[in-house]
Amino acid sequence: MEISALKLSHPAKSLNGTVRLTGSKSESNRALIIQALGGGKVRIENLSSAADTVTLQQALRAASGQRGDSTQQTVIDVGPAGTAMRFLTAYLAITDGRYLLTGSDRMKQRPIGILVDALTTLGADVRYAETAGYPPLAIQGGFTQQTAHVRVQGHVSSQYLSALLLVASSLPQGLNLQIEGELTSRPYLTMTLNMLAEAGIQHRWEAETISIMPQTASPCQLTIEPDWSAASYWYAMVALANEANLFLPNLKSSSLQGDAAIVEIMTHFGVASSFEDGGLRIQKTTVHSAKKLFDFKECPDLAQTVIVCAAALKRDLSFTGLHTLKIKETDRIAALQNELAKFGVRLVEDGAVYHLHTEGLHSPEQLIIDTYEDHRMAMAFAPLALVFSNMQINEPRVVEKSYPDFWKHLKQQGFVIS
Ligand SMILES: O=C(O)C1=C[C@@H](OP(=O)(O)O)[C@@H](O)[C@H](O)C1
Ligand SMILES: C=C(OP(=O)(O)O)C(=O)O
Repeated sequence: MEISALKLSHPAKSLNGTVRLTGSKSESNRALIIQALGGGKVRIENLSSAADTVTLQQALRAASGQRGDSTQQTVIDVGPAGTAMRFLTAYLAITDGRYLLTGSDRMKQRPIGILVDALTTLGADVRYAETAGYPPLAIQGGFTQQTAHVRVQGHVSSQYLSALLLVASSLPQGLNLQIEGELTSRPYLTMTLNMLAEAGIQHRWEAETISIMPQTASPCQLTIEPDWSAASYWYAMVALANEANLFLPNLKSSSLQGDAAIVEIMTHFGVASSFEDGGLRIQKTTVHSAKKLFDFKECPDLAQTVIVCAAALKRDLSFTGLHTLKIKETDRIAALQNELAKFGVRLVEDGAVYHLHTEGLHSPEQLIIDTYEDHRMAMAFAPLALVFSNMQINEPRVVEKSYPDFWKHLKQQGFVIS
């Protein structure tokens, strides 16, 4: 039977021990594409158990089973997996075969026109099967490259750029990708380039243009670091617990993941980090911070964690860099506003800045959180069980998208879940 809600509490309000996080979803999904194009030379260590990664792996298998067969259309459904959708669009466009690439109802509302336009400029045959600008896509894979030059807007999603860069070295003329306008989520782009470099694929980045020549991967092993976005929920729990000392194995001080920014951010919420042999220790400390404005342009997936944590700590902070949140798994701004309101907190939009107003913060008799098919809604609100006594999370299985063991790990840390 599907569990449609769970009740959550933490009587002891202290956390102690070790939490083994799964591998980074972002690194894993890049590694899978690099491996698929790497001619058997790329090994992957510590692949994520995230549903989005499993989905991408299965899709790549389905595509390799069909390669070269243009008589049959292979239907690939990525469900809610955004990076899988974007990376596969570019991958299938260069892979012989006929494909219909589709996803969840929400995926059909997440824009992809910027990527499709760029691929079309290169010469690819990618068409909209339903609505212009959105999945599903009908892809006739394999094409004669028309040009190596594309201009791509950077402010909507960095995933379009990563998708193109991941396939660039397999294009007969390579790729000169000119980024137009502001670039959002920059660390994800540098993660792509760094992982390509680990596989021996070189690039040049001059002014606004990134160039990758045709080249093949070198034999390599890509070792996936644990997921820093997943770690962020443990930081929030440490901030909200009465006492906390947790060890997160295998996280490193120098990470490819921009969400390692949680280390600095959480110093302002009373969480101290120390890198030890074999991992990261996080501990509760006292807060001394006058910082009032936090920017999430480079780490949008941390926004929900930090905003919910700030709300519970009654901190009237302001936030910028949230412009991409409306086109992710759900409209995350609206979802946050609705759920924060259930305990009296308002998140108010003021142009590009959002202000948290906590003067109405109260402990409701029962706090029932809706999750909007968004894993990060469930995981960002779960730490509130350390603060509110009667809490319920609806549709808890959403966490599987990036962190399938989330609820199991919470139980191991003394949360009572029924
Ligand atoms: O490339 C990636 O792995 C990701 C990039 C980010 O998206 P945007 O570039 O759309 O902000 C991030 O929010 C997403 O969870 C993963
Ligand atoms: C936005 C996210 O994922 P995606 O875009 O890959 O669906 C996320 O994991 O928060």
